[in-house]
Amino acid sequence: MTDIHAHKILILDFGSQYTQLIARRVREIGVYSEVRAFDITEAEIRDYNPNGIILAGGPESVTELDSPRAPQCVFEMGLPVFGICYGMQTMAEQLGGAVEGSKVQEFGYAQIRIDAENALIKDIKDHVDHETGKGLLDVWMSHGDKVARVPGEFTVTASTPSCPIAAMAWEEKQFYGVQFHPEVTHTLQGQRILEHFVLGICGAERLWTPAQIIEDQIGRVREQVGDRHVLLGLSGGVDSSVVAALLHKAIGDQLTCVFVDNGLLRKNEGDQVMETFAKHMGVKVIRVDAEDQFLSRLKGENDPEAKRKIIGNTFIDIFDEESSKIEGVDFLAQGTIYPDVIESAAAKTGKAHVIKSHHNVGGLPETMKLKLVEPLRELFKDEVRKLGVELGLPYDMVYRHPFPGPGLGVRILGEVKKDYADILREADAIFIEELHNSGWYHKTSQAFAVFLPVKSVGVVGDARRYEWVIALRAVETIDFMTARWAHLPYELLEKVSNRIINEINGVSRVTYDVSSKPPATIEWE
Ligand SMILES: Nc1ncnc2c1ncn2[C@@H]1O[C@H](COP(=O)(O)OP(=O)(O)OP(=O)(O)O)[C@@H](O)[C@H]1O
Ligand SMILES: O=c1[nH]c(=O)c2[nH+]cn([C@@H]3O[C@H](COP(=O)(O)O)[C@@H](O)[C@H]3O)c2[nH]1
Ligand SMILES: NC(=O)CC[C@H](N)C(=O)O
Ligand SMILES: [Mg+2]
Repeated sequence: MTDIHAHKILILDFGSQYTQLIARRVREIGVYSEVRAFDITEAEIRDYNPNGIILAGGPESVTELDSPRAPQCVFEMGLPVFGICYGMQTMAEQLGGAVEGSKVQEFGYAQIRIDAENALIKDIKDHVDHETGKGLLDVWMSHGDKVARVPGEFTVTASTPSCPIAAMAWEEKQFYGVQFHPEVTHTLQGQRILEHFVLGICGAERLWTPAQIIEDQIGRVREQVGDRHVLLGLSGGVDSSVVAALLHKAIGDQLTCVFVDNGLLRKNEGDQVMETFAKHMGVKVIRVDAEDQFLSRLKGENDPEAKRKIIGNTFIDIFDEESSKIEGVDFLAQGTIYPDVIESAAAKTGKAHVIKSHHNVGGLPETMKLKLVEPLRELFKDEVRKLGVELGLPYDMVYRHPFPGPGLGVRILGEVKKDYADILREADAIFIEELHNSGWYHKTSQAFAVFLPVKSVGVVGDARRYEWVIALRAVETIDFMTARWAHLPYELLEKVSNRIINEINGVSRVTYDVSSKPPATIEWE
C-alpha cells in the first residue's frame, strides 16, 4: 500500500488568515501538508520529515524586535524554503538582509514584472511589458512592510514600482520568497507557482488523492477497531455522512449510526437521511424520535447559550442511552475535520488568532469511556467532499450547505415552540427550493431562513394579517470565519418573499439580512 504521507510539505504559521488556504492549495496539488506554529523545534521538523518548508504570512512586523521568527535551523537543513509575505520578510531578515516599514499599505490587486525567470516563477505570464518585453503577473498583495535589501546570494526576481523587491530567489540553496500571496485565487498564476515549488523544487510526488486517502483510512480504522463496535452520530450533514460511508466500507456491520430527530431539522431531512443510508447503502441506522424530549427541555428558555447547552446535553444523553443498548460498543466516531483541530490548537496555545473552540475537539466529557474514531481529522471540507463523491454518496448530499447541530433551535430566536419550527421549516424549504431553481444554491456557501418572534401587520386579500416575521440569510464564505452577505438578485428575493407570505399562513413579512461577518455572525443566535 502506498504511504500517502511519504511526501509532504510543512507550513509554518505566523498568524495569517491565509495559512490554512496554503495548506489546502498544496493538497489540491496532491501532496500532503500540515500547518504548525512558527516556533516548532528542530527535532519536531526532523520528525515530520518534510520535502520542503513554506513560511506563511502574518499580521506582525519583522521590524519589531519581539515579532515571530522561523527557527534558524529551517535555513540549515538543506531543504527548499518558500517564504510568502511575512515569511519572505522574516527569511530576508534572518539571513542578513533588511526589511523596512512603509507608510503606504499595499492591499489588493498589483502587477509584478518578472525580472529573472527561476524555478519558482517560470513559463508563466499574464501579460507582456511592452517597454522591456518582460512577463507581467496579476497578483494580490496585502502588506505594509517590504524587503529593502536581499541577503546573501539572493537575486531580485520580480518587482513593482512601489515594491522593488516583490520576489527573490537563491536558487543554489533553493530559497524563494514572494511578497504577494500565491494562495489566493486573485493571483491568477498562484497555483502554478505553488506547483513549481511543491513538485518541481521540492520534488514531492502526488500521493494524496481521494482514492488513496480512503484506502489508507480504511486500513487504519480496521486496525484501530478490530472486532469491536462503533457508534456514530449521523446528522445527514456532510462530515458525519462521509464518516458513515467510510466506516461502512471499512467495518460494515460493526458500525451503528444513531440519527436523532430532535424536531429541529429541516423539512423532510429525517426521511432523506434514512432513505440514503438505511435503504440505499445498507448502513445500520437507528432513528431516535426525540422531538418531545428536546422541545420539552427547551420550553420557557430564551437565552441562546442556555438553549445550546440544553440541546447539546440532550444529544449526549440520547447517545449514552443508545450505546448502552448495543453489545460491544467501544468506539465513538466523530466527523472532526482539520480546521476544527487547527482552530482548537490555536485557541489552546493562544498563538494564532483564536476563532472558536470546537466542542468535538476539546469539549468531550472526561469521564467518557468510549474511544474516538476520527477518520477525517486530517482533511479540509473540500477534501471531505471529494472523499464523499469517491465513496458514492449522492452529489446533493455532499455539496449541501452545512447545518448546525442545534439546528432550527438557533434559528428560532428566543423560546423554541413546535408551531414556530413548523413555520420556519416551510419558509426555509421555499427559500432553498428557489435558490436551487435559480442556480444560486451553489453560489452561496450557506443559506437559510430565521424565525423572528415578533408580529407585524400585513394585508392579504383585503383582510388584515397580524403575523410573524421571517428573515432570510445567505452568505458567501470560504472558511465560515468571515463571510459576506450574498448579493442575491432582487427578482429572486421577490419571488421567495411572495411565496413565503402567500403559501404560509403564519407569516406577514419577509426581510433580507445584509450583515456581513464580522461584525454579525452567520447564525442569528
Ligand atoms: N441530528 C443529529 N443526529 C445525530 N448526530 C448529530 C445530529 N446533529 C449533529 N450530530 C453530530 O454532531 C456532529 C457535529 O455536527 P456538525 O453540523 O458540525 O457536522 P455535520 O452535521 O456532520 O456536517 P455539516 O457541518 O456539513 O453540517 C455531527 O458530525 C454528528 O456526529
Ligand atoms: O455544528 C454546529 N454547532 C453549532 O453550535 C454551531 N453554531 C454555528 N455553527 C455553524 O458554524 C458556522 C459559523 O457560524 P457563526 O458565524 O454563527 O458562528 C456556520 O456554518 C454555522 O451554521 C454551528 N455548527
Ligand atoms: N500579509 C502579510 O504577511 C503581511 C506581513 C507584514 N505584517 C506586513 O504588513 O508587511
Ligand atoms: Mg450539521
